[in-house]
Order: sequence, then C-alpha cells, then structure tokens
Amino acid sequence: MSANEAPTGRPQSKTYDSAFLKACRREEVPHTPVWFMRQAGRSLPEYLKVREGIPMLDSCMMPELVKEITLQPVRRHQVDAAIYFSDIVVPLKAIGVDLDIKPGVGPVVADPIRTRADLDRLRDLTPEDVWYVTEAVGMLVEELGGTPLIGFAGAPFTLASYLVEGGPSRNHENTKAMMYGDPQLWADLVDRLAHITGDFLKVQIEAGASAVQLFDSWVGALSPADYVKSVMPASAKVFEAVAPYGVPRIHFGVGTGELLGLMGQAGADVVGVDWRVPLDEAARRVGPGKALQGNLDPAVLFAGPEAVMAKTDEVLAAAKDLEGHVFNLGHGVLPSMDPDALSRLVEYVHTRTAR
Ligand SMILES: Cc1c2[nH]c(c1CCC(=O)O)Cc1[nH]c(c(CCC(=O)O)c1C)Cc1[nH]c(c(CCC(=O)O)c1C)Cc1[nH]c(c(C)c1CCC(=O)O)C2
Repeated sequence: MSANEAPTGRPQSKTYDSAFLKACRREEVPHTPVWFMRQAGRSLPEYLKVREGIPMLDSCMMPELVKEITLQPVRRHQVDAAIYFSDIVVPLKAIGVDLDIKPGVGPVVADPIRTRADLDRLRDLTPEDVWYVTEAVGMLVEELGGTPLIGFAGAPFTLASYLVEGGPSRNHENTKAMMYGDPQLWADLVDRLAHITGDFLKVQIEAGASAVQLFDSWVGALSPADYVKSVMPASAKVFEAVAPYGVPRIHFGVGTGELLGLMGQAGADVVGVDWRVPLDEAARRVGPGKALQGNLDPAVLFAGPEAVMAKTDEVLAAAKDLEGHVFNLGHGVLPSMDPDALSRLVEYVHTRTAR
C-alpha cells in the first residue's frame, strides 16, 4: 500500500461502516467519531472494583477480565471504538523480560538492557506467548458487534526507553547514550523491537482487531534529524509488517509537533496529535492523504462543562477542513478525571458534528 492510499480494511466485517473506520479512511461520516486514549481503566469505579487485588500485569493475562475492562468505557461513554485493555510492556513480559508495572510509577525493568549480551536476551514473540490476547480479542469482537476494536503496541523507541532506562525517565539519558554512543547496538535493539511489535500487532489483527495504534509516547524527546536516523526505520518496519491487512494504522506520540510529518511518513494512515499543535496546523505539517486524531488537552476536563464545550469547539473548528478526523484527547485519560465529564464530552462531539 502506498503512503497516501486509504486503508481498505475488511469490507465484509461488521465494523467496516462504523464512523471510526470511515474517518480513518477519510470518508464521509455521520458524526465525528470519539474515543479516548487510556479510556479502559483509570477513573472508572467499575474498573477499580474488578481490578481489586489483581496486579496490573496479571490482569492483562486474564481474557474474561480483559474483555470486561475493555467493554466498560464503551458501555458507559458510548465511544465509537474500544481499545484493547493491556499495556505496551505486555509483549516484553511475554518473551521473558523480568519487569513489573508499579502503581503510580509505571513499567520497571529488573535488568536494564545496556550491552550486546543484554540485547541477546530479547527473543522473538510467537502467538503462543500471548495466547490470552488472541482469546480476549476473539471474545471482544464477538461482543462488540459493529463497534471497532483498536489493537495497540508500544513503538520501538518508547519500548527501548523503558528497557534501557529500567523504568520511566524524564531525560532518557541512558537511551540517548546508547543511541549516540553505540549506534549499531541501538539499531539492532530497535530492529529487534520492531519485529516483536509487528508480530504482536499481527496477533491482534488476526484475532479480529479493526485498527491498530502504535504508541511512541516519548519520541518527542528527539530532534527530527535523530528521529529520521535512529527511530524511523524501525517504526516504518512495524507499519510495513501490518500493511497487508489493510486496517488503519494510527501513530501517536506526546510533544511531537516537530515530528508529525515524519511520523506520518513512517507509514501511518492516521496521525495522533497532542494538544500543543492545533489540528489545522498539524494537517499542514502532516500533508495530504492522512487522517488526524486528537486533540483536546486532557487537563481541560478538570474545568467546568462550559469550558469543556468551549475548548471542544476550538478543536472541532480547527478540524473543520481535515480529510478525516477522529476526536480524542491530546494524551490519555487521567485517573482523577470525572467519568461523567467524559460521557458528556462524547455526547457533545456527536451532537455538534451530526450531519
Ligand atoms: C507509555 C505507556 C505505558 N502504557 C501505555 C503507554 C502508551 C500510552 C501513553 O502514552 O499513555 C499504553 C496503555 N496502557 C494501558 C492501556 C490500555 C488501554 C487504554 O485504555 O488506552 C494502554 C493503551 C493500561 C494501563 N497501564 C497502566 C495502567 C494503570 C495501572 C493500574 O490501573 O493499576 C493502565 C490502566 C500502567 C502504566 N503503563 C505505562 C504507564 C506510564 C503507566 C501508568 C503508571 C501509573 O501512573 O500508575 C506505560
């Protein structure tokens, strides 16, 4: 598939004519579709209840529980797509990396990857390693009917950052030390991660996911030149791996204003935009032939309903002439957010954009 060709997906599937997939394909939509990054989990009381006493990574390996948590925000907010409940580090855990997700901290890796010998510990992923994903996606697709399920994975840079730093990092200093100090080891690491990530996305698509999102959450830490040289080839490899399926491929990162065009060129059909760049300006940076996703500042949800509506109108006005627009927050739902404010936001976008 060439870079500007709209993804075809599976015309026979139940989700094909959904507003979400139409917007991704840059077709006419009945209303602007809405979903929220990190909509599964976080602020929902029904989520906290079913997760009680179950560690995060354990919960990701329990298909019935994954199904329930994935469906909760769809039921509650009437969003236009579900996102599979998991985490970007699940495939790494599945191939034997010793890591955990610490509440309030994030992923923590016991033995960070700093040397060639460390890299040799990262083996390829097989579908059997993540049998629970195949099972949960299968059940979800059944249950969701016409509502699309988005599969996802962490992009090579963001995964490498957790693996090399050993946990969340503000400055990514160890990661950059490898990138600049041992470019061959770095290239081999992100290439290995590209294979793992591509295979992980394939598992989700084969099981029935209608679209995929590649999260390069922390890649905004890089300059465009470093992105092109040290990251883009690996991210492009992931997108190429899933291109034959024809499902929309979404690419998102935080603080990526200077990288938006390149992230599209890496092979995305839909480019996710955080709140720092208005969508009309983002469209200029991305160029024709791509849909955009975004970009209400999540913090706006802490203001009253009037302010949320006003800021939403700004996003919709900037999105007016886009070829395709999927409404989302500029980053994830925060744990302290009022779920009712999110439900109201979905309804507001639907009403304002009804055609
Ligand atoms: C960087 C990143 C991670 N994980 C993810 C990213 C990329 C997206 C982004 O930029 O936000 C992706 C992710 N993590 C989770 C999902 C589920 C689907 C969804 O609702 O979007 C998705 C898509 C569940 C989760 N992943 C995590 C939780 C919270 C853990 C819990 O509820 O116990 C959930 C629901 C844990 C996690 N995992 C990670 C972080 C930073 C945290 C938060 C740590 C904390 O503050 O507690 C790594």
